[in-house]
Amino acid sequence: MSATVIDGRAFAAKVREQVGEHVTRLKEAHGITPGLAVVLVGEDPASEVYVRSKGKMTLEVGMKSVEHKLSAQTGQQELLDLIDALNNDPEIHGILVQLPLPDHLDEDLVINSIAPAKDVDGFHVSNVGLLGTGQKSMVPCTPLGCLMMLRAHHGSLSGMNAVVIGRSNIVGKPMAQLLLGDSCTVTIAHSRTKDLPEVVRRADIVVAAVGRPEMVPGDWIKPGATVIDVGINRIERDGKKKLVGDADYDSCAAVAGAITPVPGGVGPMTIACLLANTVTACCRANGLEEPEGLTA
Ligand SMILES: Nc1nc2c(c(=O)[nH]1)N[C@@H](CN(C=O)c1ccc(C(=O)N[C@@H](CCC(=O)O)C(=O)O)cc1)CN2
Ligand SMILES: [Mg+2]
Repeated sequence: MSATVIDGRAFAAKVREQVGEHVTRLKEAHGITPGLAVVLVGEDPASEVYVRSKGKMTLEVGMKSVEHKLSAQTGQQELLDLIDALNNDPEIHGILVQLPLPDHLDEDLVINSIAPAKDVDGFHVSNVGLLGTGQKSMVPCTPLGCLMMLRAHHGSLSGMNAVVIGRSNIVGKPMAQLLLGDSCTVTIAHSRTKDLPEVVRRADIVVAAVGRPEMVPGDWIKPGATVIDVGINRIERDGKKKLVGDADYDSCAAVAGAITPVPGGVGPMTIACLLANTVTACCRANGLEEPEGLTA
């Protein structure tokens, strides 16, 4: 038996289409164009690709896109001043600071200076607290994308055993909160977890988000389980550059019931959910009904 491959590219295209329809309604019925500002500090090549892609897709769904590219030497106060200006710009409904930031900048301080209502990454402590207490919040894009794919594949997740491998603020912790919100029994595993293979073998849902290439082998996977692979690792094999996930794809796909590939799984959903969050933020800011199916 081999696993159903969950096609993140196709799924993300559908989400973007829904976002586009909602943007058209906002423009035609209310004369409002949602606006997203993306801030990039420095010249990290992967970040440059992601930011370009975000800008292009923002325009494709009919929203306003603003890009601020700052030099790697940008000072803390200059960045905070820019965020303050964006916080006060009525045409901007979503603000995203691309991570990672250069080492001399305080990531927490920067993120927490974004107005929570415009924090389309869902990283501000207010949004983290709201999500943790089951209240309406902005939800981090990658975990939101994973949740959407899991709901679409399984319908209800209620009562399922979910193991999230990785405890980052961006993926692991919010992913665990979302799965708990959908009534899963959730375990967060990490580098100090004892007997990780046994813990993972109990899972109906495995979310691998550790950032270690192919660290989850197929013999850790319960037959029929769903594997959501959040890893994006650039490796070199047989002299060729390759992108691989945190799960060993071939051995996991041979055992799992469903699996997301890398590339083409979780990654594309991250940007689709960013666009969805921007529309949601715009609707909330204007006291309008939120798009259905695009939030947690
Ligand atoms: N402020 C943020 N910074 C970062 C986030 C984030 O959500 N907010 N996430 C990642 C980077 N990221 C978006 O910013 C992102 C990563 C990967 C993809 C994607 O589509 N990946 C493709 C492969 C693309 C490639 O070849 O690199 C895939 O998996 O198919 C989109 C967005 C860190 N920073
Ligand atoms: Mg830093």
